[in-house]
Amino acid sequence: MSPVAQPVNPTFVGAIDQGTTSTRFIIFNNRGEVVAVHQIEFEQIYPNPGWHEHNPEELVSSVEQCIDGAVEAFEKQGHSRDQIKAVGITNQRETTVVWDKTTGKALHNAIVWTDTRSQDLVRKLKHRLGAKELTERCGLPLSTYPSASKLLWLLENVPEVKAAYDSGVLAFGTVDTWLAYKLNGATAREIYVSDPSNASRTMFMNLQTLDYDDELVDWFRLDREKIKLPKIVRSSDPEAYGSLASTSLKGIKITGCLGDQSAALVGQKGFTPGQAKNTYGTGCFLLYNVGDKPVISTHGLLSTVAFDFGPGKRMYALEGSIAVAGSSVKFLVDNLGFIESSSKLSTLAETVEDNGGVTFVTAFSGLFAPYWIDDARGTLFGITAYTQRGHIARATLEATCFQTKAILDSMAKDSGKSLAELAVDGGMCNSDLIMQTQSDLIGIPVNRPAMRETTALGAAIAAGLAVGVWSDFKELDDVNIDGRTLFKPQIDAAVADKRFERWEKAVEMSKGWAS
Ligand SMILES: Nc1ncnc2c1ncn2[C@@H]1O[C@H](COP(=O)(O)OP(=O)(O)O)[C@@H](O)[C@H]1O
Ligand SMILES: O=P(O)(O)OC[C@H](O)CO
Repeated sequence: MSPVAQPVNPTFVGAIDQGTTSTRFIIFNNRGEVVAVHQIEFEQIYPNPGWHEHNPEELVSSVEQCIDGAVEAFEKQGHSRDQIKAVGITNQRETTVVWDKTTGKALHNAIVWTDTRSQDLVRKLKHRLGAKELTERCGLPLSTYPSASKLLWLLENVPEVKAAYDSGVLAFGTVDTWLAYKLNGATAREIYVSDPSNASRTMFMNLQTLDYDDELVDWFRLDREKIKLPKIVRSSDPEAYGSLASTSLKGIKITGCLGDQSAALVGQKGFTPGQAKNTYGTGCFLLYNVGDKPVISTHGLLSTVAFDFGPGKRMYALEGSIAVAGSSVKFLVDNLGFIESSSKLSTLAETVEDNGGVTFVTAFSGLFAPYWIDDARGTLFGITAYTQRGHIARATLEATCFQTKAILDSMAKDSGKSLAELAVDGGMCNSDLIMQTQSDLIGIPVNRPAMRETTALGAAIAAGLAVGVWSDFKELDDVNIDGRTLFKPQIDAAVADKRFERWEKAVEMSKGWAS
């Protein structure tokens, strides 16, 4: 990338963005501009239908390579690495890693958040006394999505994991915890921490106390004598996350940590109640800042921690989680060979005028919010001899937009308010067609920033706030405001409603396939 004109006396912050399909390291200046970036895709492992794994060591090495690559590009612009004041981590959430704390070695591949192997286990758990009361405490529904059922599956099915648990040496973590542990040198320093936006995705954390809840852990029949959980610390902290033990940034402190969806909210500067963002990455996640107290949804949304930057700066969010978004685009590219790259999806979709009567319920991992249908699977409706690849491409991109509409309807019911505008980011939002379709279906403007690395920016903000690169939210007022694009609705609400009705019918008909 071409060098960015730097502010006077610039300082810089690095952000590790460990997502579901790729890892990035981005160096931002104190105006929140991207100065250097390095990105790597890593292996997606699908051992059985519905299973999805990552190699935990590859996640770490991808981070290390990205740091080195970005620092090299940064120094080529004449900067020096000691101008980088701190590093933040943001990561795919819920994905579960287990390791032996005496060796620092992973005991199994990471089970990715999309993985549905714990479906039978979850069905049984739903019959256990108290199952219905879990959500009020932890904000999440009992499903294959949070980390809890993934950990239970590992304990039931992998003898090495059970043996480590029985002998008290099992460590469990979401990706933030694993990365902080390994990047600090693993057993050499034993940094074993998580922030509330990540810990709130396990089902073990109490939303009110921001600490583990013994009753929740007991309910899952885990013995805390045998498994010590990572300490929950603030999302922005000058000491708790340690420092990089290797790479070209050896010695630089890690001072910020946020789950990727929380980081995107921070990167969009959704600091005040009523602000929302929708991130179209591998999945798609809408977070709505509800203020300093959690709101428990009665319409299929999750309640989660937005960020914890200390007293007065601790916020909760209502979340609408869509399991399949950009991954459906990748599916058309990688599995079906429809197009050569994700960025061409829109071009293919534009070869036809509409979806030609096709609806694609992309329930590859069941349907998440607001439906929570475990036993749905991907289903194409309305195929005829008329159907072209372009129609299926259009139906694919529309699926995420329809689910976003369903989530916004639920959010309006839970919060009593409707959004005036939707801020967006994530890989899929690069497509103008998708963003226009989204605005048409929800009937409000969609606001896309020019700088779309909002997730990494959020991690940089968390890290920078801890070391004084920015002293408060006010100082971020001018960050990431230039060059935004507004997509305004171009169809009648009645037409949008009719399309949505058809989608809801398809959702209804997709139920039960995997039962
Ligand atoms: N122009 C595009 N149109 C549609 N989908 C896209 C486009 N560019 C990227 N994507 C999709 O976005 C996803 C990557 O987005 P990203 O925000 O990097 O995700 P993650 O953080 O989950 O790795 C991929 O699944 C890809 O298919
Ligand atoms: O990889 P993403 O950006 O789709 O995000 C993954 C989420 O954190 C899963 O909850």
